[in-house]
Amino acid sequence: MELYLVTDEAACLGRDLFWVVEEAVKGGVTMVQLREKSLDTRAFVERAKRLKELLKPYQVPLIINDRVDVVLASDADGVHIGQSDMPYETVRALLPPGKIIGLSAETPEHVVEAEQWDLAYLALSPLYATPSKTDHAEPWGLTGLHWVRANSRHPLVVIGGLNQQNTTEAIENGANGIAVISAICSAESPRTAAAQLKNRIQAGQAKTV
Ligand SMILES: Cc1ncc(COP(=O)(O)OP(=O)(O)O)c(N)n1
Ligand SMILES: Cc1nc(C(=O)O)sc1CCOP(=O)(O)O
Ligand SMILES: [Mg+2]
Repeated sequence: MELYLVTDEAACLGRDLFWVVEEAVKGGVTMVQLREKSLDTRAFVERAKRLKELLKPYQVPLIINDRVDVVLASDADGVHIGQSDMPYETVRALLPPGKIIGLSAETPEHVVEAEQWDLAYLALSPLYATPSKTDHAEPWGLTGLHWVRANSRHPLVVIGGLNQQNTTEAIENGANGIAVISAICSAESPRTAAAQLKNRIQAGQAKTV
């Protein structure tokens, strides 16, 4: 989840979502989340199955936002849950072995609670304010990121307002990866944008060792 693409068809500037995802993967995206907030269940499952097939040759995992049933129906690699979604224990009990779970943390209490769980990553929700999610929590900012880094054993993903200008600082300050919608979906070239973000992640990693 070093460079994590979260999909949003509305952010793709009228371009085909599957084209955007494949271009982004060719540019270096390492994880993809299918996030559908208004699609009906049948269409959601069809989209998930098609994305899973698309991503298979690239060996890029597919994560489904919110919906464990869609994970099961599409054989996706895992689910992302937030603080209003199905609770962690229920999700873990429903998923077969090998499926992964990512969780959003909006507060220090969420970070501490998550220490007992088996997570692929913990997402700081959000790092910065963003118009891409209108109901997001209070941003963590870099001070919050420092606190989470010191208090969590999980790989950390930051989401919300990440772009070419602030990716390196996020990695330097303790993030293991970044998750984005607009920086890739709304870029003129999703492939180039992904490659540039990857370079900025690597620049941040080089400064932390
Ligand atoms: C990687 C990642 N981080 C955070 C979120 C937000 O999850 P949630 O708070 O459940 O909000 P919705 O995305 O469901 O609106 C995410 N999806 N992915
Ligand atoms: C899907 C999502 N979750 C968030 C959270 O705070 O949990 S912010 C967000 C949208 C991120 O979009 P962009 O990269 O365009 O800022
Ligand atoms: Mg959710």
